[in-house]
Amino acid sequence: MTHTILPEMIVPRPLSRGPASPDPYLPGTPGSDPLLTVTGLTVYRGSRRILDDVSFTLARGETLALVGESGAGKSTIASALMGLLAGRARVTGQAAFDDVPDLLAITSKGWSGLRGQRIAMIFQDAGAALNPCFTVGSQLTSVLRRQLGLDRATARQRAVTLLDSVGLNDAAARMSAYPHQLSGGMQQRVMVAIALACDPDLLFADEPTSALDVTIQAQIVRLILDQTRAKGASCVFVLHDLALASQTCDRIVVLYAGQVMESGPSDVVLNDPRHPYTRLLKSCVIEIGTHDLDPPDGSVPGYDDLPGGCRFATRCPRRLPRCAAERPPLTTLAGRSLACWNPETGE
Ligand SMILES: Nc1ncnc2c1ncn2[C@@H]1O[C@H](COP(=O)(O)OP(=O)(O)OP(=O)(O)O)[C@@H](O)[C@H]1O
Repeated sequence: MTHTILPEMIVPRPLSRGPASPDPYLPGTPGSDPLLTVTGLTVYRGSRRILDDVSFTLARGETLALVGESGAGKSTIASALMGLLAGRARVTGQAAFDDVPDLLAITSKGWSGLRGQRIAMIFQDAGAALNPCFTVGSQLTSVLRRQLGLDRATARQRAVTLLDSVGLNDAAARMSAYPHQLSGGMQQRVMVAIALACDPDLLFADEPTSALDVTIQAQIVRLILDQTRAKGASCVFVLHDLALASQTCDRIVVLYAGQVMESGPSDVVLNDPRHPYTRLLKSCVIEIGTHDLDPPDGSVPGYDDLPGGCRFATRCPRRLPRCAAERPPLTTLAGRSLACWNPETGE
């Protein structure tokens, strides 16, 4: 897996808040203002443990990236936290959100007033998420009327303002366009407008640019970040790309086969990765003008064939005899959380 960082993909983010603090990812850490605290999130599909004891905390106004290879469980985390897991799945753990003690315990009725209002999601493919039979305007105004109880005229006015704020030129005229009449980038802008319509506290963006041309991707990532920051909301981005994540988000959670390997401030994790897997991911990032690096050996094991301890043990260049048998706990090291029996020393 290799990634190329294009200059236009570099989105400035606020400077990190000083030197590495005590680990803000371990639940219960004092000093942060947590909006979402996920503790021990585990998802079973049959006997397969798709997510294994995932824990992290997201502070108010913070942007966090879930990063990892395909199948690592990134989308499953977002879906589980929004009560949208498809198919048969058993979920354990806890996810405290603002004044809601546990999102994982909410029944379908309990989501009313929460999903779409206080927690919203931007999906991978706006073209598939938007209803092809209704105009952009009617889809946006129906959200505003249903969720906020606005009358028709106020909802229309607000919809035009929202479309304008997400960069859709000639917003009033676009209201009567059908999704297929818009480009992929414009469709994703409409999705951002719909997701932000009710001023949510928390936004999930599940690979929101994967269906878009690479030149448009940075614009949409920038738009989502600008909009969420302007509203003081928090955002969880699901991304494949460690480089893009580190350039755009305050913090990173690195996942491998359903387990958290390392998490912490983006600059700390990318500049000085201590988990062998994070270092492996970083080695796959190439920058324009540099030579390509050797691709990493091995591949992610299947969920039916996982070691009982650290799931990365089968592929890890620093594995010890205990690694495959004994799961390393998430502990604090050099300003980040780390689950590793034999971490890298500083670079
Ligand atoms: N509805 C489902 N039924 C059964 N297994 C599923 C279902 N959805 C996801 N999985 C499995 O859960 C694991 C994690 O999938 P998930 O989509 O969360 O990973 P991901 O990191 O988001 O991957 P990608 O980057 O490719 O989207 C995979 O092994 C996947 O096959």
